[in-house]
Amino acid sequence: MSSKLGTAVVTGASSGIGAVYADRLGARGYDLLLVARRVERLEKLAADLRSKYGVHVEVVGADLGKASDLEQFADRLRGDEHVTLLVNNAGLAYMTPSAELSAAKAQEQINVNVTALVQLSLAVLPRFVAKNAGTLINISSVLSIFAMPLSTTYSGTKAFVTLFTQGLQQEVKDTKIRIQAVLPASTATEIWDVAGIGGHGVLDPATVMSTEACVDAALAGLDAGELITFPSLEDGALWSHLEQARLAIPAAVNTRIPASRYTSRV
Ligand SMILES: NC(=O)C1=CN([C@@H]2O[C@H](COP(=O)(O)OP(=O)(O)OC[C@H]3O[C@@H](n4cnc5c(N)ncnc54)[C@H](OP(=O)(O)O)[C@@H]3O)[C@@H](O)[C@H]2O)C=CC1
Ligand SMILES: CC(=O)[C@H](N)C(=O)O
Repeated sequence: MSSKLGTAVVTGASSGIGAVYADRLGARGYDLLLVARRVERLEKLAADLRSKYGVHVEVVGADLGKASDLEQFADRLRGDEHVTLLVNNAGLAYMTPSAELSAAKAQEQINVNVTALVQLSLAVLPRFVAKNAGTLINISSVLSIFAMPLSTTYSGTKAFVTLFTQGLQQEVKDTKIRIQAVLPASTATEIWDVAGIGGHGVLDPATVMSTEACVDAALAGLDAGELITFPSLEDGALWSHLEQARLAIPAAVNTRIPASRYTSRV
């Protein structure tokens, strides 16, 4: 029998933050559809979650950076009426100065972090809108609001995720659809091995959150109706101030008149 809550899809569930989302959503009673490239890991997690929570768990092996796999998985989501929640979590970072970053590695980050996230969001949204229900969680990063010298392309992809998610939130603001962007700071996962900086062990442990703490805080933010959740930001006013300043810009620039500093002669 399928869960009354429907199916939660978690991309990149084979490790890190995605694996904890799968666990927590299984604990809440969702059936699960887990996708990543490392199928053996997904199968192991699926067996564990079935026995712990008695939910139905399906595993799909796909490279979401590859157009054909992505299209096939997006079709699968479009055609699955049980899907009620999507966590767009799959992602990767190459922490490399841009002059040393290959075009292929830049594109791979864009394909997974941006293209896959957009295509999968668009695959579930029409049904969410038709049903006036559904939950979309996009995993961005605190690096979506600033770039470090090593994170230029990665930060660019995550800036896209945050703004894309904020746009979607405006589109569904009068509906019962929930859309959340999660902006974690440093979290202890394998992303740091892929990043090429020697794993998260090189970071100051006092700055690195556990995956469990990150996901539990993010889900508490979702339950509280937050649109943007920074799992580790104690002073929420910092974000409110930034948003207030950002949102004042559109009215301030739509004037037809060049700013006086560009027209006044000395
Ligand atoms: N850890 C951190 O400090 C932070 C992480 N984030 C974000 O959290 C998300 C999860 O990352 P995290 O848990 O840290 O890192 P992990 O490396 O542990 O997890 C990344 C997941 O993405 C999947 N993935 C990567 N490339 C592909 C691909 N081509 N096709 C399908 N799946 C893919 C991986 O699966 P597989 O390799 O099996 O395909 C893996 O399951 C990312 O979006 C990341 O940007 C945000 C802020 C901070
Ligand atoms: C590799 C990173 O920098 C990290 N994933 C982040 O988004 O902060």
